[in-house]
This record gives sequence, structure tokens and C-alpha cells, in this order.
Amino acid sequence: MGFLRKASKTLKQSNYVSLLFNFNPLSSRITHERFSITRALFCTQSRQNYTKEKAIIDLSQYPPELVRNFSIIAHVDHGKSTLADRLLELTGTIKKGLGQPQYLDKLQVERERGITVKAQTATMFYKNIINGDDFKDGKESSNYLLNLIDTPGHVDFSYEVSRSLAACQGVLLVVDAAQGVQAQTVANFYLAFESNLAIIPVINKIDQPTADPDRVKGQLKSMFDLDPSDALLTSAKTGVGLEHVLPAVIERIPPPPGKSESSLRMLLLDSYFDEYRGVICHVAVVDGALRKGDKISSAATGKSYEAMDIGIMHPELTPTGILFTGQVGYVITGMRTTKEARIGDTIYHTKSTVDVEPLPGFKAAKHMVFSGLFPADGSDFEALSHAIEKLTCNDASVSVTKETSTALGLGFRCGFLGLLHMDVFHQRLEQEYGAHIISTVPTVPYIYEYSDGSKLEVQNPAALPSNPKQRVVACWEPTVIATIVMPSEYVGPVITLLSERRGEQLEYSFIDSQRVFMKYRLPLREIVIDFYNELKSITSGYASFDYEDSDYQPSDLVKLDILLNGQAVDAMATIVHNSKSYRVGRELVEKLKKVIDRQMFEIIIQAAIGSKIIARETVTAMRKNVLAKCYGGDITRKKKLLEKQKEGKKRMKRVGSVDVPQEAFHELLKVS
Ligand SMILES: Nc1nc2c(ncn2[C@@H]2O[C@H](COP(=O)(O)OP(=O)(O)OP(=O)(O)O)[C@@H](O)[C@H]2O)c(=O)[nH]1
Repeated sequence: MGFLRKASKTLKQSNYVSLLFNFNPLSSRITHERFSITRALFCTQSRQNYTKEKAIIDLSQYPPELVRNFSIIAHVDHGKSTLADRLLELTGTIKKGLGQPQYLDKLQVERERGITVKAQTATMFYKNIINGDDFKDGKESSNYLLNLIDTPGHVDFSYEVSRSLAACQGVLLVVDAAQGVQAQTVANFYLAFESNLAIIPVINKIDQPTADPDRVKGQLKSMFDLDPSDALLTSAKTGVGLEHVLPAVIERIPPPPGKSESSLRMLLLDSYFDEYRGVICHVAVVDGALRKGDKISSAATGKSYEAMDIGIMHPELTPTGILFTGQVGYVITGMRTTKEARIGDTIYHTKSTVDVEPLPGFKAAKHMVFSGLFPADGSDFEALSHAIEKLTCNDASVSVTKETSTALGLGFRCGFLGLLHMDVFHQRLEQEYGAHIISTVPTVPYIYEYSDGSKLEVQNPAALPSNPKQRVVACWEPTVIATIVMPSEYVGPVITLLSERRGEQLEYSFIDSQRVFMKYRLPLREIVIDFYNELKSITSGYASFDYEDSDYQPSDLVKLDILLNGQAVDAMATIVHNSKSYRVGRELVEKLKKVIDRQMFEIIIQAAIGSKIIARETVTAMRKNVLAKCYGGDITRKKKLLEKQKEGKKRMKRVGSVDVPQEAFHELLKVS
């Protein structure tokens, strides 16, 4: 949660006004320079021609040695965004209290779930006052430009984290003083460690009654070999210890290493679409400088653009007209869609006289789950198509292809980074675009090899013939390496759960006397459906879990069809491991029996593998219609009942002759 989440939403508003009225020179160690910036802004504002005004912040005062780029990483809810807000307040970038969640105009989905979904950048100006004095030992304290990147904590969005780290030289590794090291602390530590970043441990929430900073220091030492004396103790809530954070950033994180005199090389970190300004690219200038009006080219697409507007996120879009080596900011180039802005791309000057070597870039985002999305009402297809197009403009990590289902009509097959990502996407479609959707059981991408030697990635079970055994010679399923951290008393039930889910233990160790750390290889399919809830429930919520994708492994897979009155429903087909097919088939038909209402005729629900029926349930026929309840001739009552029936019908999908309620598709999500 925090101010940074709001930034991308409010791009269309000028930040000048908010800067003006939120500025309080007494509230923090704000630099003289920023004060003059604000004064200049005031003059600009009063002349009411700020749109024509030249860039005001002079970034040339910040050579790389006065720049620090850092990220805040942590397990979910350990307080990253709250800490980010406090640092923005401390530097006068936002007014105290502005970062309070209730004030913010954030995405509804983030507010409701209390999670960060998108990494956000903010530039702060900070005067590193030496021991409270502007001068010490004849040395004047310096003004620094600090770029802070707040990252999401949930595993689905770890791609955002690794991308953010590419623009940083260091991180604040935030750990909750009561909860200690958790699964995502481990995952995020290794992301930073493998990228050779400086790591500053921050033990946060020390105000909590159950806080035990010494125990957490011990964990940091035993797990990561971090020196306990390096840990900063903070409470982002009460403000205790925050004064040590930015001085530590300046002292312990190295400046960006780029070469000012070299040709421009700029890393494209992220992009999003703004209705008024088009595509806004977040960039890190690695070498050289970028000026407004420069002609620039993309190494990935070869296309050229003009840098029409350049600036920093301070904390919203603030034009500066230039970005120098080591600085992080935004550029608007007139790109029409975010598809042109390839994340990880290298941007250079079109007329560069030397051959610019592209930067390493990033691994492409990997889609872990796929699911079909259909309009609840078939006539809403165009509206859904429009909503998906708009939403994917700001979430390029979703893949979309058209799909046709016999049962559900025209729709889309979408690929997501994980189940939470999928849920967030659905929720945003419904909340921001009013779309009513039916989604099919999420599936993972399997690989099938056919007798003719061809290999195919199968993202949709319906795409497989009902009896694939005839042609399939082998299949593989994706696996993940899962990290689980939990109190030692839960080890037994967790190991049982993991072996039921076909897991293979790779590592088992103690973090301290009470907490255990385990690594398992698991088939991705086994964690996609209801794994996390079950893990939480058997550990009373004390286990934390993270995973990274790993290799494919050979697997014995079968396609499980669901038949209603003898007709296979393509949108209900699923791929399961052979060893579980009978149990899953039985559970599916039982669930469907509970949610499919009795109709005027008998409904037979069957699960089948090829032509073999493995489970069956019957919904008996109903003898009366709704009006039969209506004795006498009360016309208003009759109308009411018919209306009610009509409403109910809207939430139904007709599959053959059977009306299937939307819940039926949701229920299928819960069978693993
Ligand atoms: N007691 C206490 N609560 C805190 C402190 N810092 C943050 N919190 C609370 O912890 C909860 C999670 O804080 P966030 O800042 O949203 O955590 P986060 O790590 O950004 O969460 P994600 O973005 O979902 O990963 C919120 O309710 C905060 O108010 C602290 O120092 N003390």
C-alpha cells in the first residue's frame, strides 16, 4: 500500500499543484534547492502558464556519485510500501499523511486486497546532513538524488521485482520483527544477491509487542550470512529509526556505474498507457544523457522515435527536459501501444556514431497458468474484447488469444503469471470495466509429443483430442522449486501435503530453533489449485510459500472430460495426472451435482477419460414450473416470479439443453 501505487493512476494530472500545497519546508530535511524549485513553481503557477514553462529541476547537479538507485524488497506485508511512504515524507516529496491508505486514489483491487501489484518508482532529493550539521571536518554535506522503487511482495509479481532490481545498485531488505524471515524474504534476498546488489537489512515493525529483533538478526546471519550489526531497526508506523535509513542508503549503496561521456544507453524498465499522453516509458539511463527532442531508437524493434517529454517521477510525472547517466525517469515518445515498448529493451540515439551494445535486458515473463475468459452474456463479447484490450495496455504480462468454445461461445484464452495475477485481472475487468465473465479451470502449459515427432505446448485441454493416447507418445509437465518457511511443529502435516501433491524434497534446514526452511520440487499443476489455502489452513496461517519456475518433467497425464447428458462440455475439460484422475473425476461430478439446479428433465453428469466413464451423478427432473407455486390469479406475484426466473437465467449458460449456472465453473476451480 502507499503513495507510489497511486502515481501511475494520476499521471494525467499535473503534479505542480500538489507539490505546491503539500510542501512544508519545516517538516523535513528538504534541500534549499528544492525550496527554490517550489518557489519557482509558485511563480510559474501564478502566471498560469506552467504548461509552457521550461524544466525547472536541474538534474545536472546530480552526477552519478550523487545518485543512489535502490529498491525495497520484502515478504508480503512486511511493510515495504509503508516504509516507502515514510521515506517520501521524510524527504518532503509528499506531505506527511498523504501516504495514508484512506487518502489514496489507488486501484480498488490493491486497496481491497492490501497488496502491491505494480512496482513504482519515485525520485527524492535528500541532503545528507552529517551528524545534524551542514559542515563536518571541513566537508560540506551533499544533496543527493535518490530513486526508490517499491516492489510487490507476492510471488506472482516477482517478475516485477527482478525487473526493478536491474535499475538498482542496492536494496533495503525489509523483514518483519515479529514474523522474521519468510519464504519471499529468502527468494528476494537471492534475487538481490545474484544481481550483486548491496543489501541493507531493515528489521521493521519493532513497535509490535511480539517483535523480537534479536531473533531476526540471528536468522539473517544463519540464512544469509548478513552481519547482525548492519541491520537497521525501524518502525515505519511510528517513525522510530527511520532517520538512519537514507544515510545508510548513501553510505552503503554504490552510485550507478555508467559512463557520462559515452553514447546513450538506456534500459526500458516498464511502460504503461495513459489516455491523454500515450505510452509512458520508465527508463534507467545507463550511459550518456537523453535530452528532449533527441531522436532515439529501440534495439529490439529498430523503430525510431522522438523524446517528446522527459522527466522524473517526483513522485508523479515531473518534466526535467533531460536525464543524465545513472538517473531513472520517464520518457514519452509518441508510441501508440505498450506492445512497442519492449520491457528490457535498450534505447540509444538514432544517430549514434558508435555501435551501441544492447544491455542484457530481462528474461521474458513466463506465463504459469492459462484460463479461458468468456462473457457471461454472449452478446457482450465486443465489450469484453474492448475491456481486455484496455487492461492489457497496462498489464503487458497477460497474454491473450481468441478462443471459441462450443459451450461458452466466443472468448479469450489468457496467460497469467500466477493465480493471484489471474484473480486480480478478473477483478479489475469486473470493477473497472463492468465486465461479467465466466472463467474456465486454470491449466498449466503442458508439452505433448505426437507420434509424428511434433511437440506442442497445450494451454487449453479442449485442444486435445478426447483420446490423446492414440497419437501421443509422451507428455511433460512444468515444475517449480518451492520454498516453504514454517514453525517446526507443522512439519509433519506439511510434508504429508507435499507428498500428496507429488513433491520431491530437495532441502530441509532450521532457520533457528523454532523455524524450518524446506525446498521442494513440485509439479506446477499441484500448486495452482487450492494449494496455498490448504497450506495456510494446516499451519494455522504460519507457513509462507514462494516458488520459482523450473524444468519440465515427463508425466503420465490424461484428459478428463465432463459430459452433461452425454455431451462433452469443452470448457469443463481438464488435464490431470493419471494417478489422481478417478478421485478428481468423482469430486468434479459431485460438485457439479450440488450447483446445477433441477430442471424439467433428468441431467446426467459424467466424468470420462476417452470413452471410459469414471464417475456419474444424476440430477433428477423437476415436475413443476415456477408458476405452479402461484395459486390463484395474482398477476403481480406471477410477474415477480417470472422476473426472478429471468434474472436467474441471465446467470446461466445453456450447454446443450442443460442450463449451467456460472458458479459451476467457479466450483471446478476448487478441485485439485
Ligand atoms: N505495527 C506496525 N505495522 C506496520 C509497520 N509497517 C507497516 N505496517 C502495517 O503492515 C501492513 C502491511 O504494510 P505494507 O506497507 O502494505 O506492506 P507491503 O510489504 O508493502 O505489502 P505488499 O505490497 O502487499 O507486499 C499494513 O497494515 C501496515 O500499516 C510498522 O512498522 N509497525
